[in-house]
Amino acid sequence: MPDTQTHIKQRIEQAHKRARAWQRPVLASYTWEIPSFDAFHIIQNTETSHYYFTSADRSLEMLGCADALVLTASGAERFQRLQYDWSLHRRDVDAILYAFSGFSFDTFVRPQKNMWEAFGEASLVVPKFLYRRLGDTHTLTVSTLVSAKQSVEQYLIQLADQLAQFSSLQTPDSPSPTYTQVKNGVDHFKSSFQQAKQAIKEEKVEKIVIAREEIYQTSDEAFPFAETLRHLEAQQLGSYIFLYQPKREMGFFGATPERLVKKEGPYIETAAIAGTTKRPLSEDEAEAAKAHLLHDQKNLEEHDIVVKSIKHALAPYSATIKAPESPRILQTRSVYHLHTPIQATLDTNASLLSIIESLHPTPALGGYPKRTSVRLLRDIERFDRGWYGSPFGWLSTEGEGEFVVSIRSALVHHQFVAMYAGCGIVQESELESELAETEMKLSPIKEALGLNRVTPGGSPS
Ligand SMILES: C=C(O[C@@H]1C=C(C(=O)O)C=C[C@H]1O)C(=O)O
Repeated sequence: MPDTQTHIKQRIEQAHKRARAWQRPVLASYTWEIPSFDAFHIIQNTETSHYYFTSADRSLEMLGCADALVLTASGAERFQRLQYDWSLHRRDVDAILYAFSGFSFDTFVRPQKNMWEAFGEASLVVPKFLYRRLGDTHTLTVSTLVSAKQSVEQYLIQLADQLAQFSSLQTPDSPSPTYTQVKNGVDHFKSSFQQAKQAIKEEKVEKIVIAREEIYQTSDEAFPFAETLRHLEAQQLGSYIFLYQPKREMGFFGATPERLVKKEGPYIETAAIAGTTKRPLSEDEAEAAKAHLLHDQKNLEEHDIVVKSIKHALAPYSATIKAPESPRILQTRSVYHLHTPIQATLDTNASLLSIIESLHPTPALGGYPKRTSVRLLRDIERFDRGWYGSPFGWLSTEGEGEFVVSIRSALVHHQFVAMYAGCGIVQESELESELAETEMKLSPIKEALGLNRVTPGGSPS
């Protein structure tokens, strides 16, 4: 690929000149079209960091390998800090660049060490190698942070070596660990439920979303990320599949149906997804289950709080906000949710990250009112949510991007896998049905790990 090499060289030379003049490292990047490509094959066969995102309709797929640039931030201003640092770097390149980005649910630091330590509170990564498929167009972007300390030739040799490795991958057997449960989280959940109900009774909050953490120990240090994601992608149609794996032995992944926000120019698409019922095994019972959910007062109340709160959060930025009067059904493989798609047109040049800051956490994951419920959760929950229930997605140097709410997800930390599920509690909530709901919500991940193969059939439409 002589042309590609020449282009990469030119970009690095240009960045090198800028790095000397500006006295700081400068990003260089080049994108070209490539043939179709199996992202999971790369995840399985490379030892680098991996970042993965595919849209719910599978029209967009992105895989990042290795890090060209990692920006992190913490504290209450984390969204703005990240936005500021990203806006400095995005001036480096004349082409469009894409980054993966994720956040912790809260910035509250628990005193005890925990499995989420390596993830931080806000992170944005420009991968060294980005495979991107949009419709039928497949591209590879190579990016590197160029400093004046190293020569152009050194950068070229490093990139060429790494690119060569991708084309000569061996396929080792995928690990197939067995899993032993070390925590089911049920007692904690029950106690959270009682405290949540008490807080509602005392009128501190109208709704609060409590979560359950279930942990397994694996028999094998090497977790089968690729195989698990391949399973989720095939089985969880209609859900976004994501992975943030900064190290071989650590990764956060999931299959979420919930979009937090998509931004294209001034157009914003978000959604309220709250209110859940089990998807019946037989299609005959499906219509009755959907009709019941669409008219169930408890679920409608839970849902309505989310719709109102999202509209309220978007109002300061928006010229128009559109949403249907009543919710529809969103179906996943195991559950039905109440779903209200919400569209807005921005009348300011607010960044995607500032919109995310205003939305997160919606009462689908936090509660209402937002601040009180997040504060209450710090006392109620005795584990760290880490990145569960948080914004995860991609963004471009042009300010576009799409973030999901990272539910139906699990954290791999060495030989442990922690999985998470939560449900919205309102005045009428009952313990047994909420606990059963957490089971339904854990089932996609458990199924992907081979922990319980039996879930309702059929594919979502
Ligand atoms: C909190 C979760 O799901 C959220 C809570 C829902 C509910 O309470 O009905 C439904 C969808 C999600 O917004 C989860 O899956 O962990």
